[in-house]
Amino acid sequence: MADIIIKNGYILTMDPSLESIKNGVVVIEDGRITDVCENTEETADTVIDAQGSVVMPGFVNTHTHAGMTLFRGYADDLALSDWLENHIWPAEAELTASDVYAGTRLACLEMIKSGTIAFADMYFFMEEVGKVVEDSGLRAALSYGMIELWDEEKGKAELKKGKAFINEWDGKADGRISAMYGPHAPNTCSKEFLMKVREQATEDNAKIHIHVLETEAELNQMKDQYGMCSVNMLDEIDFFGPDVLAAHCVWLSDGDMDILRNNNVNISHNPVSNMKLASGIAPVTKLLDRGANVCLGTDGCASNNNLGMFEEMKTAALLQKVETMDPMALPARQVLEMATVNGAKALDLNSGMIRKDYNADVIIVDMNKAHLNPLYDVPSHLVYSAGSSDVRTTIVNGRVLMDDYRVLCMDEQKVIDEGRDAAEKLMSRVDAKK
Ligand SMILES: C[C@H]1O[C@@H](n2cnc3c(N)ncnc32)[C@H](O)[C@@H]1O
Ligand SMILES: [Zn+2]
Repeated sequence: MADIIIKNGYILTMDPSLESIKNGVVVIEDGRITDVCENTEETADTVIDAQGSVVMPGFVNTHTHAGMTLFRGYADDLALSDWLENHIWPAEAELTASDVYAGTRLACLEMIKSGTIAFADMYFFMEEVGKVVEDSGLRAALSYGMIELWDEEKGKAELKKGKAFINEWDGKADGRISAMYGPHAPNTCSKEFLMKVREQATEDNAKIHIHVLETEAELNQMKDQYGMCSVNMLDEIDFFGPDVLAAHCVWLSDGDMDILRNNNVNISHNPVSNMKLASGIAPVTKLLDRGANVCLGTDGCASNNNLGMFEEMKTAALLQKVETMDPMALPARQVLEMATVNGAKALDLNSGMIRKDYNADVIIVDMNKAHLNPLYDVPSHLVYSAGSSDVRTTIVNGRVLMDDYRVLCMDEQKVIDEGRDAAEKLMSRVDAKK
């Protein structure tokens, strides 16, 4: 007997070798998808009726700072350097472990409710993030954000912390958690430090998560400092590889794009954050045309201001169209791939498709809504019409985290209350320092 059978749904497989099924069945056993078909004789402990709904792989959010939910709407409408240096960093200086715990719980609740099954996080107090991920049931690739600021001693301490976190957390929660190195960015970490991180990551067989060429200011700073841009500098020190997840990548030249593609770097596109901070427009269609693996991320809640992947998909599609002045640029199907298949590839997950032997990381999207009718084309609706609150069920590793809008893996109201309380106390400490 199987664990879960989802029946009567429109199965959007995202699997190039298996077309969508209009009225199909997904069978789940031991955390894996064991069958995707039109009909089954199989029985299960749990049978989910997905009538009027789309059954699809859950989203992979490839760039977050989950704990920053506590800064949602805190310092809006500012340029990145002012925002980060004068508002966010001073506030983050007051963060405690329990703040990050509360903020990350709020983030995980929001992600479960909006259909995200895995996220790549870079932040502080990562042990707390690990605990939250372990309990929540989500998957995550976690990294301690190392900010060296050209201070050799600080660099040593940061690398030690990054390594200690990886040693303790990589592979935890039945393999739902992986741990990465998280050097913050080439304009906050020295070349020497980044070389050390690269060496250490190779030795430890750990991946690397980093911000790259997010702003024009970074590009100019790098040119002044090294006579070349971040991508060229990182390439010169052999930093790149398929184990690198580079967030933003806005200010790329054609040559930079070739370097990223040739090194199989995973690129996390964060259009909402890039628009809100007026960082610029990443050359996504050019990267995809080259065959680069481009996935999607929301960035933190202080620059978005939510973790919803539906909104991120729509924004990505619209932004490329207006950037290229081509309405055919980044069509719905391709942006869905970025949010599922490509994200899973970036984090090395056996997820991102509804396919036999893949992880049972499945969401069910309710299409019986005014704003989703009539329905001609499912990918179109998912990208251009649907929203976070249309997700009714979220399953990760075969565990139902949300069942028909009811969150089962945490006490929703308690998580909201504790997040709000933590933010309130944190902000009174921040104000007291002013
Ligand atoms: C891990 C560190 O990254 C910071 N952080 C959050 N958002 C961004 C962004 N868009 N660009 C650069 N750094 C960012 C966090 O505020 C934290 O200090
Ligand atoms: Zn970021």
